[in-house]
Amino acid sequence: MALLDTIHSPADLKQLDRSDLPRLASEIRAKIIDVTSRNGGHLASSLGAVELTLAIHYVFDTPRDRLIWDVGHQSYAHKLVTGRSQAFDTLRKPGGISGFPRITESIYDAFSTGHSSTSISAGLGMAHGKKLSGDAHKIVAVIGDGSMTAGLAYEALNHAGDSRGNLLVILNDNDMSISPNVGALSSFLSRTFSAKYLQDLRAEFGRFLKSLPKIGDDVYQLAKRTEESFKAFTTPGMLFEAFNFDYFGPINGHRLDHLIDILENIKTLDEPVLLHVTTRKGMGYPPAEKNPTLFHGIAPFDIRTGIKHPSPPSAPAYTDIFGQTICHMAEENPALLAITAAMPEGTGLSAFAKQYKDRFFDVGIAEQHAVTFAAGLATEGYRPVVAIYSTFLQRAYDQIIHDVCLDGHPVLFAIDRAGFVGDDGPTHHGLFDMAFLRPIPNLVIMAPRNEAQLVAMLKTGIGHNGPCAIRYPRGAGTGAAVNWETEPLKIGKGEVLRNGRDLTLLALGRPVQEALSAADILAEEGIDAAVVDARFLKPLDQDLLREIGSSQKPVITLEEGVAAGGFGSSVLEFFAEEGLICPLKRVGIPDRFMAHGHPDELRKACGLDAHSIVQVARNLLKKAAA
Ligand SMILES: Cc1ncc(C[n+]2csc(CCOP(=O)(O)OP(=O)(O)O)c2C)c(N)n1
Ligand SMILES: CC(=O)[C@@H](O)[C@H](O)COP(=O)(O)O
Ligand SMILES: [Mg+2]
Repeated sequence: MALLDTIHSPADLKQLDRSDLPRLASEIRAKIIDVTSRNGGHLASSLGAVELTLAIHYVFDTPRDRLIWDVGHQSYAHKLVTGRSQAFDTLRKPGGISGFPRITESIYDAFSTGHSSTSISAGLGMAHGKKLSGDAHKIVAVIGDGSMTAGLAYEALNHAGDSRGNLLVILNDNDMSISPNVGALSSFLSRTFSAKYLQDLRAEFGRFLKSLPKIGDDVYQLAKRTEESFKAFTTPGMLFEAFNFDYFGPINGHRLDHLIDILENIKTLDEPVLLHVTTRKGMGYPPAEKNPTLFHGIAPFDIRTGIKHPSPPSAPAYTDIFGQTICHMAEENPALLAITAAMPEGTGLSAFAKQYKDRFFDVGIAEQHAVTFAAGLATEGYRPVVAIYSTFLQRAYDQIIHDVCLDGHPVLFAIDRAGFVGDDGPTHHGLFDMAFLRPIPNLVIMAPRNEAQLVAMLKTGIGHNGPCAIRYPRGAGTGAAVNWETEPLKIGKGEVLRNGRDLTLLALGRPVQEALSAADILAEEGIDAAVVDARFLKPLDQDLLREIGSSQKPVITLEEGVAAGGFGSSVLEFFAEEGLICPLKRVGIPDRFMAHGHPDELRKACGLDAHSIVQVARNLLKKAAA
């Protein structure tokens, strides 16, 4: 019988002899590889954290001791040993278990995650909460080296060191973010513990002390006795000790016996402790070890070869068209720069990074900094393009308002993954950007209906002397022919794609395609629907809206974003202010968080597919006629 089948909770894990744990670790790896090969998922990070997971659950009293996984994409082993091994086959499947820790999924998921660098803040909050209620249980926050590049992590360290929270932070250092980790911290972490020069330096220093006449040997002995402080001075401990943390490590995060020993030793320390653990991303599956970036978040693949299953032929992704377009534009415009917050591949900037090394900036997981950094570049006459997923841009709201838009700096926000993203679920769907960007003065906001229009919008954005945002979805475009010579759009002008006497489907971005299909279906029923591509969320095409509103025909607005405060709301506001009265129905995302699932299914659930739109149209017409 497989050992994993006997583990229904960490209590079962604790029954095992330590010598059985490596076998359990390899069974867990096999299970993770098997399921992600079928369902897709965050494989490399989860494989790297298997021993760490077992050691933590072996030593600590979870769920009374709280365990928080930063980002949470490495939590698959944790799910397997906390009662979810039967359900694990449903990982990221509609209705199945989430790819991230969810408080609602298990009592062992102490905090829901998905966005990075929240674990120390949340852990410190729990530590203080427990202290206030006289509960001596421990808080363990596991955070990766990539996630340690975000300012939020340091705000929490700063507070923890000062307020002496009873918190153990485990730094899971694999020298990788999704791509190789960047920044001074990353080189500091890897340089200090691996460099031979430090050892040489110490030996040389020892020889120097010994050579001092008379006192040398004594001083050398003293220096040896204070080896620990010497180490602390020359290892990453220096950084964390400055934050008032007790620092231990670095230790090999795949050596279960060492991990368990050290966790046993430090678990009783009633103060902020940082344990530095080094691991290998993709550990135990050679293709993932070799290419951890590819296997960070992977689509279904063949386990034997490690090659992704061929996906059905499709049009190029919006992301690819974005990447190619800014390379084209950069040729002609030396002021164009590109910025990513730790997602060069995901945002399609890899080619730009290679071609324009000096004009490309990966700032690490630091969305707030990315935006203000762009504002700084813009003041020097540059045209920064900040490519950030919709969901992660939420982090940088104040920077967009205060640092970019207030003074109208010409920063172009390329907002990828706008709309449903699918399997990552509610932490990652990009559904809020329209509602949160729309109230910001000076900002032009566009959404293309296809990839050809994305090119035109990028040209429009770069040509505009002010801040601009373009939101576009995850995945394949429509196959529309892309023309690099296309002209920029006239700002604030929509486009009538189809005239119709009975009602107007007024859409923005991807839903325009569904509106066109819906109009075809309605035409078969003798209903003549106009289809209008608004193109701009801001400024709205007021002339066109006046025309639509004064016709008094029913209007259906369509957007892949929250309905509250989004595109449809902006049309309603305009009609109300102009005194235009017509039956209007907004179709967008309702006022609840949307689970993970296939984007087409999620769209259907929100009424954003052609057939649902047809139904809304029929109802609206019926109501208008009554
Ligand atoms: C705020 C935010 N920005 C970007 C991401 C995308 N992202 C997810 S995991 C990851 C890399 C994290 O690296 P690390 O913490 O070192 O974990 P590892 O994958 O190496 O285990 C990134 C950039 C995110 N989840 N949250
Ligand atoms: C965990 C995380 O935040 C990223 O790995 C994210 O899942 C990437 O999403 P894409 O697959 O859309 O690039
Ligand atoms: Mg890492």
